[in-house]
Amino acid sequence: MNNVSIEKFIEGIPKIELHLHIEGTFEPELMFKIAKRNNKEIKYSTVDELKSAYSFNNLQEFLDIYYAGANVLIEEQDFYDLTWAYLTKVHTQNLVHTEIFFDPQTHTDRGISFDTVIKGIHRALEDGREKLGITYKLILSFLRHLDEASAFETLHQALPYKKWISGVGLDSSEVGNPPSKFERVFTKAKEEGFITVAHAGEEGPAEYIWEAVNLLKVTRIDHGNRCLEDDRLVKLLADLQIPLTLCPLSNLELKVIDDLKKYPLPEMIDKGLLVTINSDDPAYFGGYMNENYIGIAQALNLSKKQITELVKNSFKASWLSDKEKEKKIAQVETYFQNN
Ligand SMILES: Nc1ncnc2[nH]cnc12
Ligand SMILES: [Zn+2]
Repeated sequence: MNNVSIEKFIEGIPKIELHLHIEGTFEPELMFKIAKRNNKEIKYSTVDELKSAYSFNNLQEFLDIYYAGANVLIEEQDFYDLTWAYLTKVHTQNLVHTEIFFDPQTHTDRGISFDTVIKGIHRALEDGREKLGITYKLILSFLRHLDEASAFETLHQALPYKKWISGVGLDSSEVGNPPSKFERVFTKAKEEGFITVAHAGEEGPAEYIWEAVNLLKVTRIDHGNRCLEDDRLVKLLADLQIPLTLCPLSNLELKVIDDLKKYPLPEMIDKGLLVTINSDDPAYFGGYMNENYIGIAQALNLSKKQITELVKNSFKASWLSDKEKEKKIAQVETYFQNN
């Protein structure tokens, strides 16, 4: 008892993920398999060649490859297989709940129907809940490099599936596409009963985080790293306990930070921010949840107690009911006591 390594401790603790793009879980092996059955070309001839292209200097370089990869997804079964592969993978990492993004416009812009996309993803999520015991929430994320009209059209396409979708988000190329561009869409989404989140302060300025909070009325900020440049903003986020869904390996791979050892997690915790650890696009950034926790724990020499607090933060920041949160947090606490 109490002598397992930090790595084993992380592997065993029941975890939850709050920032995950399902298209970002597309592993090269599955990509080749689906491309073949759909007669779609991939620019690279082998899995290794494709993997060697995964070297990014910024968010846009990654997004170009990420959207190209998603091009081979055509049939409902493709979206099912993509989602099921993610769920079976994270099941081996003791993930018990996940709140995932999907980017409908990445597919509808290529002529794939909204129905095809959501039906495949939803069926796999339901199977994951029944067969693997992983509960979930689904978040429709608007692509911010596209215009407001496209986002409104997507929101309308989503309305018949309202019971399957808990919230809306905002992702893609951040700089030059501020949250204010989507204020009216988010207002309408809230009226329709969706919870709101937004990527902000990953590459974009602290001002975008202010806009996400004040105009989009978000309940969480995805990334949010650049809040640290604005003391007043940090105070607001801490006072309101608006969670940040941090993604350490993503930040490293996209050069948001240059070294995990310099990850500002201790400063964020000191300032009272509700921070959580997530994987973002694990197939592209070298790791799922365990690898993100282990990476940050090793770099910052985190204790089991600190890891436990981070996991508890994720439960607090989730959209589970208060009762479910309490139950899960108690399980995490028991795990900590026993390990
Ligand atoms: N890290 C990220 N930032 C913005 N948009 C994304 N889409 C997928 N991953 C993303
Ligand atoms: Zn993201």
